[in-house]
Amino acid sequence: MGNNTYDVIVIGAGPVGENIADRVVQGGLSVAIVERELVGGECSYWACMPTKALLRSTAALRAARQVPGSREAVTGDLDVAAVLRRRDSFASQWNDDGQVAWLDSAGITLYRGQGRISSDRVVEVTDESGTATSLTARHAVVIATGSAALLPDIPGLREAEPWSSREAAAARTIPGRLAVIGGGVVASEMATAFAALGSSVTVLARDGVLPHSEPFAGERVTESLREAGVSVLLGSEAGAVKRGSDGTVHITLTNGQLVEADEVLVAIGRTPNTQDIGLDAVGLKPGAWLTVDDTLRVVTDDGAPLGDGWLYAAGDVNRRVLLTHQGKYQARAVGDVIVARATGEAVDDGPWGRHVATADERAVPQVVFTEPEIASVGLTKAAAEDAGLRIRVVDHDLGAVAGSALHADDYRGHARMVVDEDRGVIVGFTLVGPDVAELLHAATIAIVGEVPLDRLWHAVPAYPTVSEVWLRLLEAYGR
Ligand SMILES: Cc1cc2nc3c(=O)[nH]c(=O)nc-3n(C[C@H](O)[C@H](O)[C@H](O)COP(=O)(O)OP(=O)(O)OC[C@H]3O[C@@H](n4cnc5c(N)ncnc54)[C@H](O)[C@@H]3O)c2cc1C
Ligand SMILES: NC(=O)c1ccc[n+]([C@@H]2O[C@H](COP(=O)([O-])OP(=O)(O)OC[C@H]3O[C@@H](n4cnc5c(N)ncnc54)[C@H](O)[C@@H]3O)[C@@H](O)[C@H]2O)c1
Repeated sequence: MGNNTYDVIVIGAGPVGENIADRVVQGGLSVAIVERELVGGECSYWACMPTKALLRSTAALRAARQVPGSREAVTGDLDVAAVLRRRDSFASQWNDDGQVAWLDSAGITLYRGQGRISSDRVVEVTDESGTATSLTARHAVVIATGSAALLPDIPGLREAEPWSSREAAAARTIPGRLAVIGGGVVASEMATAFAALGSSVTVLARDGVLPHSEPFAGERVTESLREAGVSVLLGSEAGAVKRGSDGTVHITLTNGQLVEADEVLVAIGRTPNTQDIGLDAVGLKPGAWLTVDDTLRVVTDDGAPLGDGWLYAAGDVNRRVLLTHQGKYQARAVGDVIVARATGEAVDDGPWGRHVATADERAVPQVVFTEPEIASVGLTKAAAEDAGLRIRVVDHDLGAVAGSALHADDYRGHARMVVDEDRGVIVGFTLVGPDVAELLHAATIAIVGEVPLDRLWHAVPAYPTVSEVWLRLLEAYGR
């Protein structure tokens, strides 16, 4: 047992678990990390990286075609095989040697296998051969087991062997016809990618396209998907699914309409990887999302930390924000607070303190890599109203900025800033348009920094860049 005792044990070596472990080592403590599949997690092999690699070639081709001169130089179409090869390389050929070497170099001990909590501070790891190893934590155990695709209870769906985001991200061939159940981020991005790669795509968007974004974002993406030949069925819901003997998937919608496809992708959200991690051994509910306090300690139903506060949860599994960058931000906070508590250092847990993830509630940036891209941070108009803020919304046509016109012919886009009138600061910002992703961080800084609008007038955007939209929004707001 002696050799298997560490200051901290992290279950799950996705982007979040890896960053927690790194932070703990940098704070001078020892750490073991447990991984049952590939070190690097969902993001590296089946989510962020491969999907963005699938989308990037299309975006580059579109960009070239939008500018005379380069347009004429484009003489062919997408080389699908080359796109898939590049995707494979961004997924490291589904081999984690590189990440394992990094763990080694960072001084993090890896245990391969399924991790299960067996009692306070004790984790059993069962490897592929069934051999169990018991690990004990002196200070803390962190659950960073992530999430998996949620499958709805639609008759016949499971038997039809649908794709989840995993099969879409790692697809080896492009189906002739692809049906997508869902209208959220995964559905929008994968419909964009597969339509460009040659599939005939139908999207069943029961609740609309990107329903949690500003309405103009979903409208623009719907329009652009339709322009790309995608059939977007707003308000449609799959009622029953059946895969025929020839492989065709027949989907009967609740309104009686029939949709046929070669593959069906389910993208309706996520479920936490907490089913088989031993939560019952410590009085928690298996299969449930974990609830955490501001310093990311797991709390029980009464809101108090479990036991003496030895158990933490970060990343997708605590459901605060299901995004890699935000999970890694939580990882830095949780790694540092564990070290602080272990070494008797003061815990800095006030808003924006070092040991809390305040931005999870105030300033979450996200880019949806559709055509056009959607880049947003903070609150939408609707969310700000729901929060009871006295707001003013300022809109501007992104295509009317000199930098946009120069960037691409027929540049179409939109920008919105949501201002908290009582504080004179921006609380939300959304950009829709080609290549807006890299513009987002300025808005994140303005929101996190709570930069007063009258000071923002002194942040002068360079001419002629798309960022000049900042000036136009301020002019529209007035001073
Ligand atoms: C298709 C798709 C595209 C996405 N694109 C983006 C994007 O562009 N940008 C972005 O910010 N986010 C994106 N996301 C979200 C992002 O993938 C997640 O937020 C991120 O992976 C969460 O990291 P995590 O470490 O919490 O969990 P995960 O990445 O899920 O990692 C958890 C790890 O824990 C392991 N594990 C689970 N249970 C156990 C156990 N009991 N024992 C041992 N190991 C265990 C798993 O094998 C896994 O390796 C995307 C998601 C999807 C589905
Ligand atoms: N670029 C990115 O940042 C990126 C890309 C992909 C995924 N992600 C993350 O991964 C997570 C999962 O993405 P997702 O698209 O699966 O979830 P999501 O929550 O973004 O969208 C799911 C959609 O499915 C709809 N829905 C729910 N139940 C349904 C049902 N039974 N039938 C039909 N529709 C139903 C919802 O209304 C919602 O619009 C997201 O939280 C997202 O943040 C991020």
